[in-house]
Amino acid sequence: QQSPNVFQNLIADSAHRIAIAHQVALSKWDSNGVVEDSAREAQVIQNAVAAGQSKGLSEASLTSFFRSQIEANKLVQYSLLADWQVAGKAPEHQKVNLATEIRPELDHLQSSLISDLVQSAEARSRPDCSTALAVAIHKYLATQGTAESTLDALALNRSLATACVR
Ligand SMILES: O=C(O)C(=O)C[C@]1(C(=O)O)C=C[C@@H](O)C=C1
Repeated sequence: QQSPNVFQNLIADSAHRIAIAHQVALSKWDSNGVVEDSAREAQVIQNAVAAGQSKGLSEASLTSFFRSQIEANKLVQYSLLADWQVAGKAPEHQKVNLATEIRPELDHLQSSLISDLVQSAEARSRPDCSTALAVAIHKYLATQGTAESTLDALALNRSLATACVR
């Protein structure tokens, strides 16, 4: 039986990364920038692999985990930007700079996520990982008062879709 809290930090930090995706979307709205930047994605993955391998995690698991985190981020951005296109405006917000503010924040969060992966490594390699993780996400959403069908809930599930090691 898994400790119910073994995925807690991994889930909370993934949710934080999704919260930052809202800021990324605002910065792209302001700059009229495109969502996908494949060079930056490659850099994110490369940094994660370097940092995670030095902590004993495999390249394959790091690559697939951070790909999912990035896919979730893009899901949020595409959805919000489409909403704002329809509305003709984004919500009131302070200007945020992608390169100098948001990406460094994502980089910082990346080291927490890697620690979370190390801490949950045993649980993530168990056959009951998918079930235990899905239940833990469900409970996390309930605790936060986030409805299952909201964009953030969908994105959270997407962000953790490859967290279990097969
Ligand atoms: O840095 C960006 O421009 C983002 O949109 C964030 C992010 C990510 O999740 O790290 C997502 C999509 C981009 O293709 C690159 C990176």
